[in-house]
Amino acid sequence: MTDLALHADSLTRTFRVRRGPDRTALDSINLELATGLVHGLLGPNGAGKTTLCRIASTVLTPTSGRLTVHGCDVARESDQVRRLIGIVFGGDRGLYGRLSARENLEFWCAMNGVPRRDTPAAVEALLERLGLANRATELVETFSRGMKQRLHLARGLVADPPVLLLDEPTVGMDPVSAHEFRVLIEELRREGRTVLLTTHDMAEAQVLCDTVTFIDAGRIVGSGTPDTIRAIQVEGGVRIRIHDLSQSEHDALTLALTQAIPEVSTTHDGGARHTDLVVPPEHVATVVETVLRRGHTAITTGPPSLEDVYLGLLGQRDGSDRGMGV
Ligand SMILES: Nc1ncnc2c1ncn2[C@@H]1O[C@H](COP(=O)(O)OP(=O)(O)OP(=O)(O)O)[C@@H](O)[C@H]1O
Repeated sequence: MTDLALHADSLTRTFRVRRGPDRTALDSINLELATGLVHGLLGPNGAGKTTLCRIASTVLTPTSGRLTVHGCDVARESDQVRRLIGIVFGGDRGLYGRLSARENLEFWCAMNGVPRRDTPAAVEALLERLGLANRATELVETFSRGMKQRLHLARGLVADPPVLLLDEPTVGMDPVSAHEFRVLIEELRREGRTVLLTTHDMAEAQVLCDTVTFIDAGRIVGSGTPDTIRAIQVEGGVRIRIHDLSQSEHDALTLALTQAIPEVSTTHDGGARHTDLVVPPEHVATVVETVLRRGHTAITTGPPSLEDVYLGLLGQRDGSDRGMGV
């Protein structure tokens, strides 16, 4: 096995559309995901995240380029790839609602070639691990969303794969269930597994992911650790937020600041009544002094959140079919 859990090389996938030109879901993607880490794949609706997961799980083939999982080519060595990968989708997809949790797991053990004599112990261990042991005999259709997600994860772990693909695993969960699920993901990392997680939840990506990759319209628009990505944005200037500012106060402050330092950019959020400044580092002291002198004392500063970065990278673009989902 190579050090790279996933390696995409000029990976492209287009779809035939009945009327109109082909649709490019992935456009010459290059991606290297190291083994044993949690990788986040972030992007708006239609960015290409699910297409990438589907190719990695051998459900779809690339139109051109390559994707390998631990060195095995998804198109030419799909059997090996399937043994290396567990897939965890969100929602009801792939669960049998009229069967119990235990029966679902027994079925997936059979599908994954787990020997019959090993199945009872394997199923009990998964039910225990995912906190479903006391609900094992209940029909899955009666489960809450959080319980269904845990069962999905159990399914993904049946074959004990080194790589797990998690497509929006915590979507729609209440905060406690989502937190418990994140603890499970951290456990998977501690076991040395590689996790590729698609999410719209920036806070989740920030706390959970070792690396994040932003994808938009089938292209990668940024990648790195959450901290390096946030630092790239800081290079453009230090962010300072001034709270409780009306539009007219904002206008007056903007005038005063930009007359003195033309490089300062200012944006006002009328609803939240705050102004965001992006200030070249060498001018921070002067700007803060000016702001305070004008009587605005509620100031915060710090590195941008991943959400700021996401919006900075993707939010400005026009995209009428795009639900930003953040
Ligand atoms: N089977 C298909 N036929 C035609 N177009 C498709 C097909 N599957 C995906 N697409 C298109 O490919 C693009 C990428 O879709 P994909 O589902 O990978 O996006 P996504 O990032 O997972 O979005 P979401 O966050 O909404 O799940 C979209 O424009 C989508 O309409």
